[in-house]
Amino acid sequence: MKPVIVVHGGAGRIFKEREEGSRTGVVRAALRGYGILKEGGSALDAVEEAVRSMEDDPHFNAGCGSVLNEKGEVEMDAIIMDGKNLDSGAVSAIKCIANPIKLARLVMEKTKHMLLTDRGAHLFAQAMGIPETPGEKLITERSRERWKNNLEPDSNPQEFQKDLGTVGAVAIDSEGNVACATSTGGLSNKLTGRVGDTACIGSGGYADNHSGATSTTGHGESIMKVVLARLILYHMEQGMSPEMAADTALDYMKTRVGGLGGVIVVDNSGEWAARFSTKQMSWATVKDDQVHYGIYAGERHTKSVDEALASESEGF
Ligand SMILES: NC(=O)C[C@H](N)C(=O)O
Repeated sequence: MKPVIVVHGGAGRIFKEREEGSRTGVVRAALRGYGILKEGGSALDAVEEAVRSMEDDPHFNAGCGSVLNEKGEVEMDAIIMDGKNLDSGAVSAIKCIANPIKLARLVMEKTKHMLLTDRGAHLFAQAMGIPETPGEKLITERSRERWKNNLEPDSNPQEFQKDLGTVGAVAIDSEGNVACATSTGGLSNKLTGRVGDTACIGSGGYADNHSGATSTTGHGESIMKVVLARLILYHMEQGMSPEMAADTALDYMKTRVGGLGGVIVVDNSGEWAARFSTKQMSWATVKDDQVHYGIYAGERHTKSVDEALASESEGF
């Protein structure tokens, strides 16, 4: 099986001045994950690495750069899933750690549970020896600014739905195993303790070797209402291509509950899709040593992996 990785850096609105950074960030993440797959590594390791790279990149709403809750704090959700045996691990409302995706993987591998939240997740992180990162270090100037603006009495609540830079990855490895990973700071000015779609299996992501893997982004409450990730795989099980399944499910979410979002999908033969109903979604994929990436509907650039690695080492 030829390995494939697809990543997203969130569906929503990407301001002009942040477009280049978002493109660079998704391409870098896809290259990191693909590097692992090319060496014979697992889909699980590849998606974790790709997501970790975007958690460390302040351009995205995950890890450092996460949006803030009503109290001005970072509270994050993350999920990872192994399509081989349907094992999954997730954390929600977690504070003060740099890479929630790492903790989600530890939940999957070191506990009998699938989702740890808030204080329990924090205690588990301590028990696993994960260093605490002061909350302040995860906050960027931009997320603090936005949080403050949203507190203004005349702020537009619709703004909460925009600029949603959740990150995610799906992959298939040389053995035909699929995996997904998703990580987010959630929605700006959300209530303390709000758990979004990202931490919920079937909503923020799903992976099953029998069909494929998907990771979602967008308005979390809408995604949860339609269980978007599992819905896409259901359509694929009924014979739809990844692209058709993604479009059908996104269309259903829009017409049924008025929610917008984006998804990445890979099926168990390596066919992939990156689709969105928002204005933009940053995405990148690597297959057959070719990198494809874009932000706007219909935008698709292509480079060889060697070319992309060379421009990355020159700082793009
Ligand atoms: N940025 C996002 O995609 C937001 C995420 N789905 C949430 O609602 O938490």
